[in-house]
Amino acid sequence: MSRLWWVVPAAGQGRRMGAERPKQYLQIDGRPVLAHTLERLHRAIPQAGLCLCLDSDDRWFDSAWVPFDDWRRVKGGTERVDSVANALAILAGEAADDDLILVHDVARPCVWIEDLWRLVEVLNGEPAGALLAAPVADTVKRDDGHAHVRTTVSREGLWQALTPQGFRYRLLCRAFDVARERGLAVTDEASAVEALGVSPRLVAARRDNLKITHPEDLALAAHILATQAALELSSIPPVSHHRQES
Ligand SMILES: Nc1ccn([C@@H]2O[C@H](COP(=O)(O)OP(=O)(O)OP(=O)(O)O)[C@@H](O)[C@H]2O)c(=O)n1
Ligand SMILES: C[C@](O)(CO)[C@H](O)COP(=O)(O)O
Repeated sequence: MSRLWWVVPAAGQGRRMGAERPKQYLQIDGRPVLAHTLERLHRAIPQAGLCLCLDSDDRWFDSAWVPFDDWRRVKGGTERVDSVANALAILAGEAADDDLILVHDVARPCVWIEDLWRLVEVLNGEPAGALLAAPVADTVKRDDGHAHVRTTVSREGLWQALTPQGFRYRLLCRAFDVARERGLAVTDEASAVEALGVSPRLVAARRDNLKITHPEDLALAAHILATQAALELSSIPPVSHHRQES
């Protein structure tokens, strides 16, 4: 039976966030973003293995934040794609060709567990792989290079790519090899697979799966996590009086 592996790129510097530390170590409700993200992935699929990509000079990381039994630290690369490629290389001795690799940005702590389960369900019957995504909701403009509108772009059929993005190990390795050979810019795993002529499936996901990128995103993520926690609590059935009294 095939196994499932989380690959979590967490070696970024958070330059757009401009904080005193990489954004994955900024606190939400007393815990770093990285701990929130890993906890959510673990709650969804606790038996999965984890490759956590960290910068070699990372002085913030604490292994106490990793809830997985089976995990390995992977050296981060220059770009996100290089960090993920290092994880694929580390898995060479361990992962089977048909194992599922789910790549998820550490900067997305708000992904819904139900969306994770739905993605895995889709992946079980989808050889082309799949990614969480959201249809573009705003009107889209292309600029003229000088902050004026050149044109309005039709949003018909346009999606925002989110993570996780999941692929069979063999397919993803091949896609990364070919992208490297051709010198393609790979900003997500799907774009490498698309370059092989394969069309990954888009799985519509909740749009509060925010990637913490800019300073204002941290408060937004904190609010989303608090709202999600309250929703979870309100969906737990109340303890019956009978039970309390007996
Ligand atoms: N060399 C890199 C660059 C990015 N990432 C990870 O890839 C994800 C998406 O990247 P992004 O949001 O761009 O994060 P940063 O690179 O940290 O941000 P910035 O581009 O603003 O510096 C993040 O989880 C980040 O930690 C990584 O593992 N290795
Ligand atoms: C992979 C990704 O999250 C898809 O939206 C995104 O492309 C990664 O962020 P970056 O800013 O492009 O590194």
